[in-house]
This record gives sequence, structure tokens and C-alpha cells, in this order.
Amino acid sequence: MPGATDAKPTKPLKNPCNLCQTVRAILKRPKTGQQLCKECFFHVFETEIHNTIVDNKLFNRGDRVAIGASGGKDSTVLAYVMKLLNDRYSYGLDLVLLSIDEGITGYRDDSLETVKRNRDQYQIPLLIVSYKDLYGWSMDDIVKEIGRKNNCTFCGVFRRQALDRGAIMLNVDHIVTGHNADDIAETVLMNILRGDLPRLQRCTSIITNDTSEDSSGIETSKILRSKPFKYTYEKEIVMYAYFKKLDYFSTECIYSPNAYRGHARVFLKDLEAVRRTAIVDIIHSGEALSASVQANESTKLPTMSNCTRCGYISSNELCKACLLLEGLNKGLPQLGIGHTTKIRRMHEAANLASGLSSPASLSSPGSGVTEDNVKVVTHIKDLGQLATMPTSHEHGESNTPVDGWQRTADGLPDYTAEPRGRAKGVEWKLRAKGRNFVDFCRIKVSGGQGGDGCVSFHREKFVAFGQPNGGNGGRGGNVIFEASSNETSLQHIPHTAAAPRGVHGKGSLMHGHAGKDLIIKVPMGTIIREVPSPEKERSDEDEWDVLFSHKALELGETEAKDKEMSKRWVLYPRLANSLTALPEGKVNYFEEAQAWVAEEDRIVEARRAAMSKKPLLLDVNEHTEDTTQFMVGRGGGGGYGNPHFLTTQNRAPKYATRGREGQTRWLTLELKTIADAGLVGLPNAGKSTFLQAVSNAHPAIAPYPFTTLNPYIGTVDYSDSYQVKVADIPGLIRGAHMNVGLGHSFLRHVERSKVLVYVIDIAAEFGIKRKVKGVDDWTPEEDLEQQEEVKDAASSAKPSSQDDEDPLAVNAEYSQPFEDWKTLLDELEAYQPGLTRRPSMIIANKADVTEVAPKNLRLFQKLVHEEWAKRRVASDTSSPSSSSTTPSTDSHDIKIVPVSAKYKKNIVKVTSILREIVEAEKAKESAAAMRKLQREREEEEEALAFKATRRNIMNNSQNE
Ligand SMILES: Nc1nc2c(ncn2[C@@H]2O[C@H](COP(=O)(O)OP(=O)(O)OP(=O)(O)O)[C@@H](O)[C@H]2O)c(=O)[nH]1
Ligand SMILES: [Mg+2]
Repeated sequence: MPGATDAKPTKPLKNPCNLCQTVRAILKRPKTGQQLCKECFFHVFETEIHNTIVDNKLFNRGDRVAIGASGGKDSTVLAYVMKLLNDRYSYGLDLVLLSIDEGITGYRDDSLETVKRNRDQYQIPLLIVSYKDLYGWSMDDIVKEIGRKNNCTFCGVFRRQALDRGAIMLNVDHIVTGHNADDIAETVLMNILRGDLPRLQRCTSIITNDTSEDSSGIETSKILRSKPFKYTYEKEIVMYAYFKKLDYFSTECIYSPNAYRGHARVFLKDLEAVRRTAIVDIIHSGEALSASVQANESTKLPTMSNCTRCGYISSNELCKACLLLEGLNKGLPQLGIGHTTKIRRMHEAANLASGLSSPASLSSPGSGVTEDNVKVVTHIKDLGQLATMPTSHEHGESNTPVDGWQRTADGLPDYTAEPRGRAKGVEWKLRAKGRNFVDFCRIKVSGGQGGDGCVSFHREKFVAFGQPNGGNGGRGGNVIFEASSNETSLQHIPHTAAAPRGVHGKGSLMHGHAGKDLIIKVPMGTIIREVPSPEKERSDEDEWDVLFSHKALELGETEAKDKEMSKRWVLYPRLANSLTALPEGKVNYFEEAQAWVAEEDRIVEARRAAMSKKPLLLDVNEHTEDTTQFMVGRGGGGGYGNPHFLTTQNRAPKYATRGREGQTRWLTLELKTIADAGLVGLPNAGKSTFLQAVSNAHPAIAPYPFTTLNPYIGTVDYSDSYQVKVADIPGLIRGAHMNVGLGHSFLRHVERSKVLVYVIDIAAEFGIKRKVKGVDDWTPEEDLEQQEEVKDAASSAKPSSQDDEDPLAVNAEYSQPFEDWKTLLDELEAYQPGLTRRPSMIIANKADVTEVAPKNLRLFQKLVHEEWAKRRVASDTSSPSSSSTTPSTDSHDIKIVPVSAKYKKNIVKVTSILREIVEAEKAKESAAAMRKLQREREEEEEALAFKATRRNIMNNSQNE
């Protein structure tokens, strides 16, 4: 063992290395949990990689191997270890470094400098291949063209090809890349989530070979790729680089902070925190899955051939890189991103527009034209210079119907069929159960950190020791919520909101500006609640933190102390040294200043703790004025500049404080639409038509269910400027309280309406049901039973001569509108008991359908009044207390108004009744508020009188 001869301890070691037992362990291996000394760690790390190379027979003696070098930790360690193992075990490899310059200013240019230094340090030749030379586009150009979405697709596809092209230029047999176990586990996870079996197979194999055959059946590519770090943990690579003091570059790519991979990484880290072996376990699962896929003959993997344009290996006629390039060059950057059929359509359109006679088929394997490699590179370069072709859009020709309706054979709009896009939208909405209308969200708000104070002294000619003149830091920005009547959803609320920090103070007593407040608009009706932080409070300290604490990294105690101090203090250069070497008898003023600041910190902490004892609860309700602001995340105070510490003794304080952290809170926002009246009805009842008839709103109206997908508010204006706000709520169906249909998320928008307006399709007939895909499949047992009962009643009362098909003819008491209304009542009650006790009215809509409406209306009125009375009596007797708290206007009556919303008939009548009910309810509410105020005042007066009496009694007793 390498560490075995290093030390001969005289007394027993406190924390010996698990392997050599002779030296103190300085780290804990993330992979196995072993505590090791530095030398033993190097030994096991290198040996494991050697074993991976040998066991998997990655190389043959004499191979020329290119190491993919980016300058990052993985590739730097890979280059170092490959060179070391090649020399130690005499692999006989000819190593070269191969770097790709994607053309990302501020990221890749710096990392390439690192690679160049590595080239000199390890004495390995280097080739740099750039996107600009290969494709005519750098990543900076591409991002300028397509924005930050999907740019990783371009980069990934181009890099893979560029590596191969570089390898061809270098004439190597093999490329090794620094993909580590964490990367592979992330890729496995992502491929499982995408259900991408071919990629799953490729990512789990340690060695891959993208071979293809040309038309004569000869393999055209033999460059192997392998990942010697397949089983090496990322944390161990970082530790190896750190302890070996390797020269590497560590910054995230500036274009990929939001890549999907980042989420997989976070998930993986969480798993790893719970179970150390999670990463290797996932890799093994990936291997097992891909082995079973291989065994399953029915899984067809794509047949590989060559791109007809550049000759690169591809499963389609055009390789992905050529397709992306074509998109870039033709001004269609979306070409190549997304589904194949869509790609084909776009490609065909682009080709047609450019006048090409036969658009290339992208799904069928090509003829397999093989070109020579140099030619390939030139070809791609030429592609980059292609003139921008006009798109189909520019030609102005499109087959999509302008109005979105499908056409009948005569070319007329087919109103019985929903437009394709809309049907898809509804399906998606139904699947999401209304969750995509954002009326609930969580947000982390953080006030900005205060700016740091400055340590500075006045400088002037002939003034030997100038006064301290460092400015104070500005306070951090606050996070503020502002009530806004223009917002209607919480869609725009971000997951995190951090206000900017205050500006640092500067010399010449220049104080820093305060950070700008971050104002977020929230719609009226939002309830804001503070919740505990979901960030996991781990019982043990995070292993990673422990490993990288000053102990593990062998920081001296003073260094660690300095690090800690620099979190709160800004010190004049070299002050720390002069403090440690303070001559005898000299007072350490810094300690005094530290004590002041510590005392102030304690007070601030106590104040913050007192303020945060009660979680924040805000209700942006109808009493809130527009643009009212609520502070939810206070910015931290700015730091003090050095004049703050000036005393009669200490004339030159060489320290200033840093700004304080801002306040961080986790909040949930819940939107409950506030309206005077809420329209409640089954889909297609005519709610939106009614809202349009009575208000200034223009909601979508169409003859199919679920036209309205989100709540919508309209205002009814009366001639005397009185206004009633009416909310159109997406249609409810049986089972809505159990999240059927668009889900119960919309029921919460009924909750805050003062008045319920039931919109009933009075022309509805039994058997003519709204057929909704994915919704009518849901038939709970009691629903089926109910339907059976109705059918039984109908058949038992059937006179022999009557028509079999017409239940109305046989059962005079059956009314579909009444059944619809009962469904609504049941759903509201099931969602929130007592909800139907709100003041209500019924709109019997579609009264213009004269064949059925008048007959239906009579029966409906009779049945409703009976049912309403029955329900009121039942609820009054069952809960007398609740009736006193939520009294209805007239507990045994509900107004039914026949209306034709479509032809605007009886609208004046209905709006005046609506106003009456709303006004009565508002009057009741304000009377209740007055009573409450009165009661509070009385209680206050009573308390004051009690205090005065007690004071009198005490005074009298003292006088006596
Ligand atoms: N004949 C007649 N048809 C009406 C009347 N009111 C609405 N309609 C028709 O009924 C269909 C549905 O109307 P919408 O207003 O979209 O119904 P909705 O209740 O909002 O439906 P969802 O948004 O799906 O819940 C449309 O084709 C309207 O033209 C009316 O008074 N008479
Ligand atoms: Mg509607």
C-alpha cells in the first residue's frame, strides 16, 4: 500500500486510514464511505480506472487514442490519468488531445486556454476543431439566431460530429471522453423518462462504435468511443483534481443553465443523499434494461446508413447536423427540433418554396452514398454559405383553414366537428384536470443582500494620513407584491423571486444605492400564505460539505477563521497579518468593533425572529385597492464603511462590515376569483353566451362542451353606473368534485361569488347528452343506478301504445333540465357543504327553442320549487346554526327566469333580478360588518372603562 511506509506513529492514530492504517485519513470516499489518506485515495482511484480499462478491453496495444479535452475537471483528470496509466502499465497507446471550440465567448475561449496549458504540462499534442470552421456557425451565432431555447440540441449534435471529424483529421482509432458515473446515471434517467430505448442502450455501453455500411456493404466508420470513467463518481474526480492540484477550468456553460439535464441532476443528488450507491444502482438498472431490450427481438433499432449530403452516419437520409444546418441557413431554426412528421412537413414546405422538385424523404433509409472525409468537411462549409431561401410563409400559401373548422365534402365549415387544434387543446386540458390554469403556485422570495461597506482613506498630496472615508453599502431591494385588477391568473408568478442587492460603498464617502425593489403584480382574490421551507433540512451534515470543509481540505485553523470572518467583514489588505502580529501592549480595536457588531447582529436577529414568529397571511380581496403594495421579502441592511468605527482612540479603522442577507420566505399563492355572481352550469348550457349578452365581455362561444377553459369575468353596467361583476366558470359535470372533467380546481372560483346563478339548458332532452371524450366514460356506480331507476320508472309507466323511444311521453315527471340542476347542486354540496345556501337564481336558457322549452319550463319550475323547499327545510332543521350564519334571501324560494341568451331576450329582467339579489347580499354583508365594528367598539370601551375603574380603586386604596 503506498501510504504504508510513510509514517510510523508513536501513539495510536485518532482517525487512521482504512487501508494503510498508518496515516491519518483526510477524506471519506463518496462511493464507498471508506476513510482514506491522500496516497491510498490516489491508489484506489487510479487502480479502479485501470481495472475498468482492462476488464472491458478498451484498447489494443499501439492504438492511437484521442482524449476529448474541454479543460473541465473530467477531461483534465482523464488526460492526466490516461498518461499516468499508459506509462505505469505500458499500454503502448499514442495519446493526443482533441478539443472542440464551440465559439462561446467568455466560456470556451477561457477553457481552451486551460487545455493548451495541459498540452504543455502533460506533453500530449493537441488539435482544436471549431464549429465556425466546420459549419460556418459558432454557438454565439446560433444563439443569436434561435434564442436560448433548444440551443443545447444544436450544440450536442454538432459536438458529436465535430469530435468524429477531428478524430478523422488526427487519424485516430479511438476517442475517450470524460463522461463520469453521474453523467451516465443522469442520461439513463432521462432516457427512461423519454422511453428512448435505443439511446438507453447506447448510453449504458462503455464502448460504442457507430458503424455503417456503404452501398457495397463495407463498414465506413471504425472510430470507437469509450468512457473510462463510467463507474467513477464525479465527487471523486473533483477530489482527485483538487488533491493533485491539477489545472482545470470550472464554470458552467453560459447557454445551458436551464437544460433538462439539470433537473435530472438535482433529482439524482437527492437520491444520492439518501443512498450512497444510487448512482451505480441506476447505471446497473440501465444496463439490465438495455440487455433485456436487446434480447427482445420485437424492439426494432434504427438501421444506420450514411447522410446523403455529408456522408456522416445517420438513420435517416439527412443526418441531424445537416438538417439543423439547413434550418439555420433557411431561416427555419425549428427544423429538426421536434417530431419527425412535423420536420418532414416543414422540410417539404421549405423545399417547395425553394423550388426543389423532389423533397428528400427523411424517414426512409437513404441510398448510402459515401464521400471522402475531406470532401465532407468542405461540403458542410458550403452548406453554411447557402443563400437564405424564402419560406412557405413568405409565399403566403397555406392549406390550413383560416377559421380552424374542418370542411365538409362541399367545402363548407363542418360545425358538428370541433376544429382539430381545439379538440386537442380540450383533451390536454381534460387530462391536466384544469391544473394548467394557474390559480395556485408556490414562490420563494428573497430580499436583496445589503451592499458592503468600504474601507478607504482620504488621499491627497501633502496630507500624510488621510481620514477614513469609506462609504456605507446600500440596502438590498425588497420583494413587494402589488394588487392589480389587470391580472387574472398566477401564470406570470415565477418560482423564485430575488430582489437585487444593494450597491457597495466606495471611497470619498460615496454610499451605495439601495437595490431596486422587485414588484410582482398579483390578481385581486389572491390569498398569500407563508409556508415552511421545503428545502430539506438534513439531519446529518451534507457529506459533500463535510468533505469540503476546512478539515477535509487541510485548511489551517487561521485560514478557516479568516474565511469565516470575511463573511461579515471587509478587511483592509494585509490587516489580518498585522492583527496576528500585534505588538505587546497595543490594543486590538478590531476586537472591540467585532463585539459591537455582534451585539447589533444579536438585536437584529431577535427582531427578525419576533417578526417571523407568526407566518405571513395576506388576503388581496375586494376591499383591497388597486396598486396596494405588500412587502413580502425585506432587503438586508447595507454594511458600514470604515468611518463608522472611528473612535477617539482608533483614528484609522481598517475594517468595514458586509451587507446583511435579505429575508427569505416561502409563500403559496391561491387565486379565488372574486365576483358578485358566479355562473354555474353544465358544459354547453350557454353561460358564455349569457355573459356576452349581459356584459362587456367577449368569451369564446361554440356548440361543443368545454368551450370555456379558464374562468372569465365580465362586468354588467347599469344605466346609473352601478356594476355587477359576473364570473363565467368552466362547465361542471357529474363527478367534478372528484376531479372529473376539468377538475375541481375551478370549483374554488365559485367559492367567493356572493350570488350563484345556475344556467340551465331548458331545451335539454333526455337521451340527447353532451358527449365528451374522456369524461362520459366515467360512470360511478350510483350514477348508473340513478340512470337505471329513471329508465325503470319510464318503462313501468309506459302505456302500450306509446312510442318506445320517448321517455318524456311515458314519464310526465321526468325533466332533463331538472336533473341537470340537481347535478349542479350535488356537485357544489359535495365540494363544500353549505355552498348551495348562497343566494341564488336560475336562468332557464335557450327558451327560444319553442318546440320543447315551454313544456320543459313548466315541469322544471314545479320540480325546482318542490326540491328547493325540501332542501331548505332539511338543511334548516339539520343545522340551525349554519342557517343563522349564512342566511339566504328567501330560504324557500328561488327565482327562475326564462331567457334566450343567444337572441338577448328577457335580458333586462334577468339583470334587474340579479342586481336586486346582489344589492340585498351586499347590504347584508355591510350590515354584518357594521355590527362587527360596533361590537368591537363596545368591547374596547368596556375594556377602557374596566381599566379606569381599576385605576380609581387602586388610587383610592393608596390614598387611604
Ligand atoms: N338556441 C339557443 N342557443 C344558445 C343559447 N345560448 C347559447 N346557445 C348556444 O349553445 C352553445 C353553447 O354556448 P356557450 O355559451 O359556449 O356554452 P357554455 O355554457 O359557455 O359552454 P362551456 O364553455 O363549454 O361550458 C352555442 O352554440 C350557443 O350558440 C340560446 O339562448 N338559444
Ligand atoms: Mg363557455
